[in-house]
Amino acid sequence: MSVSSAALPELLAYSDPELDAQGGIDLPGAQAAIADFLKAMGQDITSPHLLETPRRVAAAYAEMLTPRETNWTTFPNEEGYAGLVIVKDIPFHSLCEHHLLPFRGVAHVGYLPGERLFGLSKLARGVELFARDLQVQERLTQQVADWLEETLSPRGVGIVMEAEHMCMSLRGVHVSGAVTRTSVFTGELAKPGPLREQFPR
Ligand SMILES: Nc1nc2c(ncn2[C@@H]2O[C@H](COP(=O)(O)OP(=O)(O)OP(=O)(O)O)[C@@H](O)[C@H]2O)c(=O)[nH]1
Ligand SMILES: [Zn+2]
Repeated sequence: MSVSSAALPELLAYSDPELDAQGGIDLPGAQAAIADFLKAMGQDITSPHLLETPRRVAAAYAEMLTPRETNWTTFPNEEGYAGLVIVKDIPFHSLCEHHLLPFRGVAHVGYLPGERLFGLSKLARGVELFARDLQVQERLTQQVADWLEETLSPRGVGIVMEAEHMCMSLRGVHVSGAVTRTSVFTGELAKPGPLREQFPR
């Protein structure tokens, strides 16, 4: 049984126009569901301390699951730069699809340009684009690689992601600090060689 909406704080007063503009997320529904969830966890949702919590949690998850609008500008590679472009240590966080707990770490995103270049910030934005979803690290890594391939048609792509999963450290097996590394290398980076050495190992 869902909590009556009369018991919930007025949602619209807190709504974020950016989030409202994108479809797919039912914020009032999420808010009611979080209230139900807290109740099912034995929490007193009428306590003044928890009154705003369903609204905050719904908004927090909506934010974490909504990619930011981005203009994916590319530039012609006028000088014919043929070396590796790599942005290392891009911090990212995502949500594990099994437990809805965060995993966070760094991504190293590189490519061997063909005819087009990305502004460097777009490599970090590309990681964020796919990280704002319910994920497993393997799929996230592959999606970033596929996106770079499809957008730039480069000579090769290298994505390395290293992250700690809260579902492994805060619960379950309870191992803190274990780092999961995933990597995808394509094209001229598919075979080990000096260029691959530039990616953290
Ligand atoms: N391959 C992969 N597994 C993940 C990722 N994030 C979480 N997992 C794992 O997903 C698995 C879910 O396993 P289940 O056995 O169904 O769930 P569980 O009983 O909660 O598992 P435990 O964590 O071992 O307690 C766990 O082994 C998690 O460590 C990820 O990004 N990639
Ligand atoms: Zn998990």
